[in-house]
Amino acid sequence: MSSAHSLPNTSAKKQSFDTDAILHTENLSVYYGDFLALDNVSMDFPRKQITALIGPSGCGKSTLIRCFNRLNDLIDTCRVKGKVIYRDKNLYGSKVDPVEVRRHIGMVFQKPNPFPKSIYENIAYGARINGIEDDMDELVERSLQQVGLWDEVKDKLDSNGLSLSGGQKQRLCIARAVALKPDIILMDEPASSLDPISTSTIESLIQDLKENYSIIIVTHNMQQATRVADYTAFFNAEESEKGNRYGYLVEYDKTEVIFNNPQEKMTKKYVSGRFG
Ligand SMILES: Nc1ncnc2c1ncn2[C@@H]1O[C@H](COP(=O)(O)OP(=O)(O)OP(=O)(O)O)[C@@H](O)[C@H]1O
Repeated sequence: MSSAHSLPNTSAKKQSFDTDAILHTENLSVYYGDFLALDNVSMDFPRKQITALIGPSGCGKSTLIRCFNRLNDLIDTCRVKGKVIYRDKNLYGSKVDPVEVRRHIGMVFQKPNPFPKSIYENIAYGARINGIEDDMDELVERSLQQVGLWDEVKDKLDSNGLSLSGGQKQRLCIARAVALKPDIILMDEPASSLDPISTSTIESLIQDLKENYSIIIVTHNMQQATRVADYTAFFNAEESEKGNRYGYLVEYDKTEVIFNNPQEKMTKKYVSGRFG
């Protein structure tokens, strides 16, 4: 199926930032069966920066980040066209091992999903099966330190990860991701199921993690994007002549530009809450 949509403005076209990119997409389109979910996205993600993806429900934000660690492979009907370039390689090239990709590009989901194992094993198990041979006690402590959870759990490392509070579970999942020493951490609405205090803890954690990782975060919360993200990409969904409602990139820039001086009327409407 070909798209009836052409990019509405130059700012949505491929844009390079000063910081060198850790990941970029080239004409990336994603289909579920015949349904075009995301149309022709070309963008760079800067290294060791936080990039937020915002936009109305169904515009393809989750679909896009799931391309970055080949998670869409698990959906039978999903088909990806175009390229996702990481370390000079197309992640959709024929010789690429999706398991290896997920080692370098980790993911944290909306609902915290620790393994039903001890806090210790939540870190150590994933590391072991991914071939990490570090001293496990050290790795567990370091990873939990990185997410600010060590002091809270150091005396109960044998307790089940599922016994933690929602915010602690999410930090445990982030610790599990950082234990694999990824380059990039993808976060799909990581705080949307949490209370305001846990949300604020996760937001400061995301900012701390920027020192070591490149972060791409999907959020519905525009204040959250303004608080944490260096760059923001605004996506919208539009109906094609054939009645296919597909997502596309409208505008991508520094967060302060997207929220204070967007170039596109549509972005302005969305960020000021006058959308639809
Ligand atoms: N597994 C799937 N099979 C078929 N269609 C899907 C699947 N996952 C998503 N879609 C469709 O693809 C489009 C984009 O969905 P996606 O979840 O990526 O959007 P989103 O912007 O992340 O939405 P939300 O903000 O509500 O999470 C939607 O029309 C959705 O119905």
